[in-house]
Amino acid sequence: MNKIVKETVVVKIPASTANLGPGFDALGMALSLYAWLELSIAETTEVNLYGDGMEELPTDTRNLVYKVAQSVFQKAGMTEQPLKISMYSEVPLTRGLGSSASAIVGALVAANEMLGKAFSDQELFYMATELEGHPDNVGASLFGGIIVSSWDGESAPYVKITPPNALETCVIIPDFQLSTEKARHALPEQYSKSDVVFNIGKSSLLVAALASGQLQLIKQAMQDRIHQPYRAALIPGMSHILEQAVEQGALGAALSGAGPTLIAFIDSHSEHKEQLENFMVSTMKREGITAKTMWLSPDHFGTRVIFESKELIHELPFMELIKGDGY
Ligand SMILES: Nc1ncnc2c1ncn2[C@@H]1O[C@H](COP(=O)(O)OP(=O)(O)O)[C@@H](O)[C@H]1O
Ligand SMILES: N[C@@H](CCOP(=O)(O)O)C(=O)O
Repeated sequence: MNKIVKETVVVKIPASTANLGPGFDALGMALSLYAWLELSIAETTEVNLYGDGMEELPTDTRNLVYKVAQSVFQKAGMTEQPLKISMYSEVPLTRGLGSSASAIVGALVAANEMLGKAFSDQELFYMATELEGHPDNVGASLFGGIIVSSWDGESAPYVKITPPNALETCVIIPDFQLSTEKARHALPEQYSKSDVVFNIGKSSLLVAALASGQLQLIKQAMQDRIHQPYRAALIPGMSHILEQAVEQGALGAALSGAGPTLIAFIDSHSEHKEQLENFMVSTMKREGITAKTMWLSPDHFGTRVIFESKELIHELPFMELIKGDGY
């Protein structure tokens, strides 16, 4: 019989970039940008959200975190539990950096921790994939590193690749939202054999290049004909950035998830970092798009439980706690 064994849990969840160009719905990498979620059993439900844009999300039982946490309790054979939810997120909403995956994975891990780990990581990954509809972002946020996975509607086997040490990324985040749902509607129902063969080759080569640390292969491997060409019309400047990024010092570049964020991979020792960043910013600016850049590294750890005990957590208010050193 499952029961609550921890009344308060805090988890730290990384953002993610999906697809990495050709690996549509199959590849994802966790990034050093985070959300923190505190989940507690309460008398009545209360949702407190902090961070840019978080005020647009519901603060009642319609909240995604609340719904996902309840789905874990329900699967464990329990009734609905009133919850206090506090979440601070650095992950920009609806920009292609996996904010929905971070909310889903955070809620699953925290609720499962409250139940004394009633479900295995593989089961959580399966539940997360079903909720998100594809395994790429949720796999990366849950496990960290680069996750290669395949979802056939029934199971989601995966392999974790440790990102090469020298891999660093520059993301450019446009000042407008593009929902994953809208960007998926831009895709055709059918593809030509040559485009499918092209993507199988590129995606396989990219996985092999990343697994073996052959960064010089990325520029040939990070190309796509399945989703990026159809989504480019939704993101001014995207085609130019993807075409020219290697000339400007990148190892390769891609649309991050469903966009509108673009991500360039670069060797962390490269002398061209400033040149690459300036190129991305000026391209967007020329298109009349305000955007901000961030330098991010791969996150290796995935979602972590950072506090488990009620005694510890109540020594500090939530915001102070997550801003403390080392969290
Ligand atoms: N912390 C959160 N709490 C509740 N819902 C969230 C949270 N983060 C994201 N979401 C939901 O996910 C949506 C964004 O998902 P999506 O369109 O897939 O973009 P993204 O690339 O950011 O994942 C938001 O509009 C919101 O409904
Ligand atoms: N494979 C998905 C990834 C969506 O990622 P997100 O970060 O934009 O939610 C897709 O390309 O649709």
